[in-house]
Amino acid sequence: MDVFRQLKPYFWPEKKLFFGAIACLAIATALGLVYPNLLRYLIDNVITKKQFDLVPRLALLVVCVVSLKGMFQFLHGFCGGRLGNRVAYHLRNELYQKLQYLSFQYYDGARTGDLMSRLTADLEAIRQFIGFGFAQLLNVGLMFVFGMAMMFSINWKLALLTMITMPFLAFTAIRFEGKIHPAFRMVRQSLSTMTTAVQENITGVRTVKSFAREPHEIDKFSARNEDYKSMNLGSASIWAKYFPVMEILANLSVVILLGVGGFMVIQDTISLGELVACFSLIWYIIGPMWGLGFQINNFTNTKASGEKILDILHHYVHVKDAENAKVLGPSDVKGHVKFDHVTFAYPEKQPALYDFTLDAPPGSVIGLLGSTGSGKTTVISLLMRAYGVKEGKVMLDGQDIRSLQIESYRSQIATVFQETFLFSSSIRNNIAYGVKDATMDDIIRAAKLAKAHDFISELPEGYDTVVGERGLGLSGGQKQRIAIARALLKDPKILVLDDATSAVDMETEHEIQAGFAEVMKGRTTFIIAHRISSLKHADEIIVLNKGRIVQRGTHQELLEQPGLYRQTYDIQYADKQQDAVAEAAAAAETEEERILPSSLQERRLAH
Ligand SMILES: Nc1ncnc2c1ncn2[C@@H]1O[C@H](COP(=O)(O)OP(=O)(O)OP(=O)(O)O)[C@@H](O)[C@H]1O
Repeated sequence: MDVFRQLKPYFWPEKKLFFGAIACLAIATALGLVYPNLLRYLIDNVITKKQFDLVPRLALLVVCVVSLKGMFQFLHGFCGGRLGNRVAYHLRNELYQKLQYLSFQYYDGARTGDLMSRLTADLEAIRQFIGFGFAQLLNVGLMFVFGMAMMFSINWKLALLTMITMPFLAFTAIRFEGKIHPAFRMVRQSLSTMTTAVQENITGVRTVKSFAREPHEIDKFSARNEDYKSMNLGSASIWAKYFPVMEILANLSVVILLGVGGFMVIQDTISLGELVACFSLIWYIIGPMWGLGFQINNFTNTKASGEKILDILHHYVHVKDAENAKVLGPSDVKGHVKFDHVTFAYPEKQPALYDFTLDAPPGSVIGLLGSTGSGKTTVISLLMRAYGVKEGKVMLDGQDIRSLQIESYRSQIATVFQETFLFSSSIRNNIAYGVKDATMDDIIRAAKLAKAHDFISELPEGYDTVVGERGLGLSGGQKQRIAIARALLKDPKILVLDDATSAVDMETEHEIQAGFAEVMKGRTTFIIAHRISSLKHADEIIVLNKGRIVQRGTHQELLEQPGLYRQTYDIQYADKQQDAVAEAAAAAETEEERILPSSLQERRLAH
């Protein structure tokens, strides 16, 4: 019940609906108990005593009871539906809000499918249970108690005899639910594996076709389909085994009731009307017994769903605003970034960065170079305050970034990531994502600077072209250029380009960087790149290796000293140097030909 106590803040404000739904269902159930009594009266006082003039009145009473019961059932559905939906609505909003503020650390370990199922299936379970399930659980108890009380009041001996099979029925029902529930879970799991196979096959169709793996994919799917079929057959066989037993046990008590009751009627111990009343009351007892397992399971499942939802709602946010955190306005920020002896490790890992120190005055350009896994992105993550720094500090304009309000701090930074994410919306909206009231002129200006305007204009719907969640229909370079336009539009004090031009050709990269030079005047820029050409104009280039700074300086300074930078330069420019040597040699030969007399040339050819 602890879970429901913790969920109380969500359904308690709707307590009128909550109690309304329970009360309406209880009244509808109580009204249902009027039928057996009416039947008893009809048989004992009307039919047996041949007082047929009472029939119209009784009929009218039945109509009234039926209408009232219907009305209360409707009210129960109305209140329960509203209650469930309102609770689910509040929870959904709160969950989504929490997901926005959960730290990067949480997402490092989270699985998308799991989060999606918490927001859909688990929330739906709670909606159903709080709206209807809880009232039904209480109602089952009420039906049992009312039914038993009435039967015992009619004839306790008959009631007791009829109850003989009930414990067996309850036991079988609980066992059945215990078996069918895991079977259903496996069916659901198997279905989800099958759908994953279909989804992966469709998204990865290019890879499948290019490796000619269609037969393998067909076999993979067939195996999963086979598994799904056998899971379904397994659950069907559980149904087939338990249902007849439950049916027999339930009907056995009816047989006992009719047999013993009929005998008692003949013996004149009870009236015929009482027997008929008991016959209709017995279903009030069989019903709850039959559904006992289901109700227990429903309750435990909802509890598990509630736990999963509360786990998100109560999850610790690793990076959050300090008390009295300073809110930064755009005019407060100059863009002076400092890393002061920062050492950082991801949870349960060796440090990804050791004693990292950096001073980036406003408007400077800092380049970060290093092999994969050397810690470049980690520097940027710490700058964005994606993770909390415990050793050393990161500062903006002399203030520790932990003392600044996160939202206002991050809004000073625009990042273009290595992997471009575009929302399934128009290109215009994608570019304007970081700015609330961007005008079309602003958007076009940013797109021009990112060298994206020309290709966008060539699209049939231009800036209104809707791109898919993975930017379908656009090349890698085009997606990157949209992401760059998005960052430039934000007009940030700090710009971060995390391998942002890796997917564009050298020529476009050069053009984009010329655009950057124009727009980034007076702004601090961090460039992570594998290409020396992207970094060579930086004011300071930091070379990282396994989390440590191994070299730092300008392009020229680093070229003049042996080390990783020179090696990278040599590898990247080796072809160019060879080309240049070849070109020089060819030019020299042509020159020689021009100068040498023809006799000498002939002699050389003869050689
Ligand atoms: N979210 C994370 N959780 C745990 N470990 C991480 C995480 N991100 C990076 N690492 C680890 O930290 C180290 C540095 O990674 P980082 O991404 O900073 O390298 P990088 O230089 O940017 O590499 P690349 O050029 O491949 O992007 C690596 O060993 C990596 O495995």
